[in-house]
Amino acid sequence: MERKGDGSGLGCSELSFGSVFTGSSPKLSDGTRFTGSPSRTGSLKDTRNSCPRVDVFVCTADPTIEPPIMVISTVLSAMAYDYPPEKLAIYLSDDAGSDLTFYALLEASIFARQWIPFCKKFNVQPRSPAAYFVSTSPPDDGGGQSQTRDFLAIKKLYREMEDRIETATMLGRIPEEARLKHEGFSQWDSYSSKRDHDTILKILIDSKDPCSTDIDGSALPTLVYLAREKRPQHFHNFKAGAMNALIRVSSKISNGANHSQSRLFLRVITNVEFHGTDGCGGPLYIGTGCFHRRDTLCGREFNQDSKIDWKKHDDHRRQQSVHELEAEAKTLASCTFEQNTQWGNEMGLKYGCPVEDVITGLSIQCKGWKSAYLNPERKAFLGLAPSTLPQVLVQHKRWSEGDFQILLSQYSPAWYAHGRISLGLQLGYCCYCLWAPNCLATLYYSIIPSLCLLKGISLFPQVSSPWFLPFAYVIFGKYISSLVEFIRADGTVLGWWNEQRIWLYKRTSSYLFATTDTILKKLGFGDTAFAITDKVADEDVSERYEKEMMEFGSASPMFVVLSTLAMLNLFCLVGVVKKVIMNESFARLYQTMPLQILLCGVLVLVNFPLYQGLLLRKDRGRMPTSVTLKSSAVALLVCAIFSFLH
Ligand SMILES: O=c1ccn([C@@H]2O[C@H](COP(=O)(O)OP(=O)(O)O[C@H]3O[C@H](CO)[C@@H](O)[C@H](O)[C@H]3O)[C@@H](O)[C@H]2O)c(=O)[nH]1
Repeated sequence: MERKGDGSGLGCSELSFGSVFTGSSPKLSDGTRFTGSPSRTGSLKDTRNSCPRVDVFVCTADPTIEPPIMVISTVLSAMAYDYPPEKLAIYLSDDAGSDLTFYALLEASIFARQWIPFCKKFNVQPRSPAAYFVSTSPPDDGGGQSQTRDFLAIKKLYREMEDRIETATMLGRIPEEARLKHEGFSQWDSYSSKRDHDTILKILIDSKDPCSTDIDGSALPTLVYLAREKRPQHFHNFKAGAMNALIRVSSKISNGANHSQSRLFLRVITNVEFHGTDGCGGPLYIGTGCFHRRDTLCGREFNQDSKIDWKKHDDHRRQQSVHELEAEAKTLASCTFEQNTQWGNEMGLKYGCPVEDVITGLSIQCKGWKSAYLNPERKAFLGLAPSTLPQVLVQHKRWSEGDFQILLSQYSPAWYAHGRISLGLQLGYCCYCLWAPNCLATLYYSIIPSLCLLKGISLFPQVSSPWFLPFAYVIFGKYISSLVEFIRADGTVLGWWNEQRIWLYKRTSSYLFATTDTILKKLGFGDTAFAITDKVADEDVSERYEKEMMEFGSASPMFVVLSTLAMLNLFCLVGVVKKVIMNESFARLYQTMPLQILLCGVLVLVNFPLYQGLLLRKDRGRMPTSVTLKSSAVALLVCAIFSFLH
């Protein structure tokens, strides 16, 4: 006989889901105030004079998980922008201070002399050589013999460069010949470790130098390597610290009005949610794929005089030699430079938050600046998204933890931003900031209804009750609208279904750990950390990725939580099926607990790859046996305790 359950947990969960849903309402607004793109506003050649200077920042912090060859492909793609080279400067910040990355950048500065004219001549897409040579085969005769010849020649050059860099990376040592040839390597003479070294700075290409030209004699963009000073006694503030050093150093060298950073692509967030927030004052700054005016990052308030006449501001003359300039710029990246200054607080990217980008963007918008969303057909930025489940979960833990910290910080979108930005944008920020605590509602829905189903306790209204309708409406409405959003963002139904899986996994593991860590930090336990997203995968991991197999492989605590939830739902479903077979009529069960049956069934379906990993797979990507044992034992225990208590 079924019993009525206590609705307070359900009510809190609904409230929590409702608050996130309300927060996501800005996406319904029809944004896109800014539709212009270089291709629509005429050729860049015509508008050359009015183009602002642009400084592009590329960050790296570990040559093992961000391999130098990958880093320089990003650099080369930015160098090959269809943009006046004398107005473009590319900066590579290397927080590992690795001579291997420097060596790769040196190689890139030489390869760029051939790559940039090749890109311009044949309008190459994409302009990252690594991506281009993987996705493009030699042009057929339609391109003409010269194109085929040039393609094969540049590909050969690229492969040779790739070989040299990969060999050096594998050996962990720079070829002696290269070391002797370039004075830049002498800066590593005093290097002790990645956490203890002087500032290393080298202008590898100076666009003002008439000798810095490509093979066609055209100017090349400026290219700079920077490893800011690191000392064990000075906290380095992760990416925010690196970015602030770059902002200061670049202001000395090229003083580009705008900055951008490369990487990353998030389908629904960028295509749907940012499109919506654009109508409420502009999308969030998510650290990548954005351009900024330099003064917005330097803490300036917006006022009527903030409008820039780009032509006037373009005049960046320089008296010093490159060596003098390097020496002067080095002091700006020293550990002590920021002492007793507003850097990291009122100036530059903010410190102390694992999502330095979002908190900085919020404070910029609170100072009256607006951002604009531009999503041209030809993507301005393409990046690398994590390809394995552990990478996704670690990345989302950092993001959701950082966003939750912002909610509780002095810059909270809930109170600090009130009156400073539009209500729609405030809600938009809150939606992301509530990701982490929302795990509690998701956990409730993943555990309690299934356990109650096992015990015959009805939580939701019966099919015959008029209250059934709002629940059914919300559930179906939510899923249909998310499917439509996904398809609108060029996704597929299968992609959407996989997204639902990842949605559940993130919420029940990353967000749970993020919530716990945030609360512990608030209570004074633990420090802020920045777990860098791994950008490489072993060969067999990549093979499984190609076969669309989910990667587990490690006994991480997040996997224990996910597996326990999956096993618990499986046990509950098996228990119900057993009950139906033994004595109950399915029709009666369905009449009284349809939503619980549906929920438990869907959870089991969603968790299918987990059951495969826990029970069926034999490859190295399977779940470790210890996780299978732990999760099954805990799930059984919870079912037993619940049955005993009720
Ligand atoms: O001490 C550090 C730590 C990280 N980084 C660099 O920061 C970048 C972003 O780190 P990553 O681990 O790749 O983070 P993602 O989650 O992939 O990046 C997104 O989320 C971050 C905020 O969490 C933003 O800073 C990024 O711009 C945005 O792309 C990488 O290039 C790192 O090399 C540093 O330069 N120094």
